[in-house]
Amino acid sequence: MAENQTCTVIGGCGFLGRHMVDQLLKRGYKVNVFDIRQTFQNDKVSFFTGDLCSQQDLFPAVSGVGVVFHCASPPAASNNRELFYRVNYIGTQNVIAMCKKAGVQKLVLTSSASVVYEGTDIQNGNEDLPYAKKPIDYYTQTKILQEKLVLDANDSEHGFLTAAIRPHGIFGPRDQQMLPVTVEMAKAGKMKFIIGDGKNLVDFTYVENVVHGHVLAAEHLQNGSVVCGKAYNITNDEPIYFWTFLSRLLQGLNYQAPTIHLPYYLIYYIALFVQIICFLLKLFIEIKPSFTPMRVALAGTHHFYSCERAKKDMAYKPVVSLDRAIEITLESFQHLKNK
Ligand SMILES: NC(=O)C1=CN([C@@H]2O[C@H](COP(=O)(O)OP(=O)(O)OC[C@H]3O[C@@H](n4cnc5c(N)ncnc54)[C@H](OP(=O)(O)O)[C@@H]3O)[C@@H](O)[C@H]2O)C=CC1
Ligand SMILES: CC(C)CCC[C@@H](C)[C@H]1CC[C@H]2C3=C(CC[C@]12C)[C@@]1(C)CCC(=O)C[C@@H]1CC3
Repeated sequence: MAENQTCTVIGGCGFLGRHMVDQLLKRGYKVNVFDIRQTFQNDKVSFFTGDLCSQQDLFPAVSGVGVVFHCASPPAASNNRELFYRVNYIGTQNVIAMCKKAGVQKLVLTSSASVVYEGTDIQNGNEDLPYAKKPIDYYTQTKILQEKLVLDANDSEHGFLTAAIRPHGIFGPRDQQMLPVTVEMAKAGKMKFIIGDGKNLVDFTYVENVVHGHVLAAEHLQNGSVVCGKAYNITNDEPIYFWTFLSRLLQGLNYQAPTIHLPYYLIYYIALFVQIICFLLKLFIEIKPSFTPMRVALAGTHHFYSCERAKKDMAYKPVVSLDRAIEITLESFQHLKNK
């Protein structure tokens, strides 16, 4: 089906992007990668390097291409307001403009399920929930702006079709965020505590399932399809207690699982207080606390999402179960094992 179809993965050297590349090649696509720097070599891939905010840099990478996957973003943890705005908002305007100029037919954005999350419980939330009025951080704020841009750009009349995939808590081999941060905190002795009662359910999504959601979206983006201009939650469809998931990762790498319960609001307000102090001290010294209010909220509330819409509109079904996904991920992170 994808024989000779050329696509471009913007952010194709990142964690998700590189998994996208592997899967697209397996499915017979010809693949271009556009990223700010090239971090791997593959003879089957055409690499383009540059800043996605630059017309000159981006245009050659999307020329002669049918589908563009936009998976680039500054890391959520970077906390750089200007950078998020420039890359996620202004940069995405440039992505849309360059796609249109080059005659690209389909654009699939990697958004985030967190665009509806305000730091309080979401249980089985679907895509009809309104965007967060008070997003938890600048990253999420600009993911909202970005998603709106891409969905509004859908224009069936002129043959430019768009969709957004909203994954949540992506993990898997080569992840730089979830597992490495968790292990780093365990090494620093910061993983002894469970924030809250430990019974908050969260979606953690294996990277291959996220890739599958993107590919399905691209393949279902046809004139007249319900997928056009829509956002889709993509999860493992197996919400798990946040602390059970983290404990499985930690124990799988020979670290102790957290056992001591601390009250959620106490930790949340301490994290908020520490954040304010760090902000005030910023002129003199840069301190990066591990327990930010955002992380405490993510660790202590329910946030899991329904992917019924993706199942109905594009026959989405996770391809790798959570158990298997954890197994594969742990195998790939043996170098982080506690000796
Ligand atoms: N990881 C997760 O749990 C979730 C991620 N997402 C979304 O998925 C997408 C992929 O995330 P993930 O793979 O984890 O992130 P990564 O940081 O691993 O990948 C993003 C890639 O984009 C590149 N990039 C950043 N800025 C630019 C720019 N200006 N021009 C060109 N390339 C750029 C990065 O380069 P460099 O590394 O040099 O900065 C990196 O290679 C993002 O859109 C993210 O918002 C959504 C939900 C959850
Ligand atoms: C406070 C600690 C106990 C937390 C350690 C684990 C965290 C590093 C991760 C747990 C949930 C993750 C998550 C994201 C990043 C990594 C975690 C905070 C995202 C913010 C990544 C970008 C998104 O779009 C949403 C994700 C939600 C879950």
